[in-house]
Amino acid sequence: MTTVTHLISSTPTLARDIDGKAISAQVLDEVREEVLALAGQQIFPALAVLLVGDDPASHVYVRNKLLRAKEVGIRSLEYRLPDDASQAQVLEQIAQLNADASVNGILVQLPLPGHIDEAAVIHAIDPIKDVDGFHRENVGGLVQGMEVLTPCTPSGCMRLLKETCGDISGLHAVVIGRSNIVGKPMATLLLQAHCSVSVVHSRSVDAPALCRLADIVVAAVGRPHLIDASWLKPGAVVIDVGINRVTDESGSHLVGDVDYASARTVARAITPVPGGVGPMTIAYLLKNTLIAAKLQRAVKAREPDPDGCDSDIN
Ligand SMILES: Nc1nc(=O)c2c([nH]1)NC[C@@H]1CN(c3ccc(C(=O)N[C@@H](CCC(=O)O)C(=O)O)cc3)C=[N+]21
Repeated sequence: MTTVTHLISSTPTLARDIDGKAISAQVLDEVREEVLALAGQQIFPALAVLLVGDDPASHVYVRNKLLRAKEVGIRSLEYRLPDDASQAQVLEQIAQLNADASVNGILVQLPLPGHIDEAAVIHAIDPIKDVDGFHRENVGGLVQGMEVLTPCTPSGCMRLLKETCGDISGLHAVVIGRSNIVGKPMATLLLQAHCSVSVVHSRSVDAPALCRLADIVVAAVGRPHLIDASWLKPGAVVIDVGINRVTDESGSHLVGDVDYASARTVARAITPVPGGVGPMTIAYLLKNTLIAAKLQRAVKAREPDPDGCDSDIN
């Protein structure tokens, strides 16, 4: 008689990577196609990016946005103001871009220098050109389920989830972080996709325990490596929005809010950093520029013809 001994592998199955680079390339292809279709209607979408000051990280991001825009055939205009620009100067620049019918999208790179009131600047942007989706009119519309310009990072995360999980209806999603630019709109979009949504934040009692209840985890807190395997239910899908620059013995590099090496031993799928959410944000910014151009065309079509206004008087 022979005894068969099964070797039990001690290597756990690792999560698969959610390839934000590849999926963003798909989104950019969709955008490129639509740019061509709009060109046939004499519409040439344009994005204006305003950068105040000289934060080096902001320069890199803005350069990437402008490069991607060019690749898909969206015209981009870069405006710069010095670090000591007054709020009035920033508002004046926005007023000029609002009034320019050839500009479809306006993005003011955040953060702004400390002496400038960020909310005042965001709300000076014409909501129909607000490609970041940060204006209260767009935020309100989003919460009410209307078709409005929607923040780019949460839109990108939803696309990653769709490509990874298909229908997420009924799943429990935990969003870690409650910022206006990611956490809150992310929770709103997940709710719209029929998830049960919990928002975990710095005051949560036992955040890891809440997170362990999640089928989907979206981490957007800006704390390097905060979330490790001990926060995750086996098989959870993890979207890491964090982009933290850290310096260690191997030099300076980007890490997420999730401890990738640890989390992937428990999760089913996970976004890497870089190459996960970041490229999706840019792809959806360009998608929003197209949406803005189309919204503006629809508004224009409803306006009375300025040359025809005398015609029914005589
Ligand atoms: N009004 C405004 N809207 C924004 O959308 C906005 C902003 N301000 N301020 C700064 C943050 C940050 N952000 C990123 C976009 C893409 C990458 C990105 O493509 N990251 C690459 C790596 C880039 C690298 O290597 O440095 C990746 O994750 O693979 C990162 C960060 C948009 N932001």
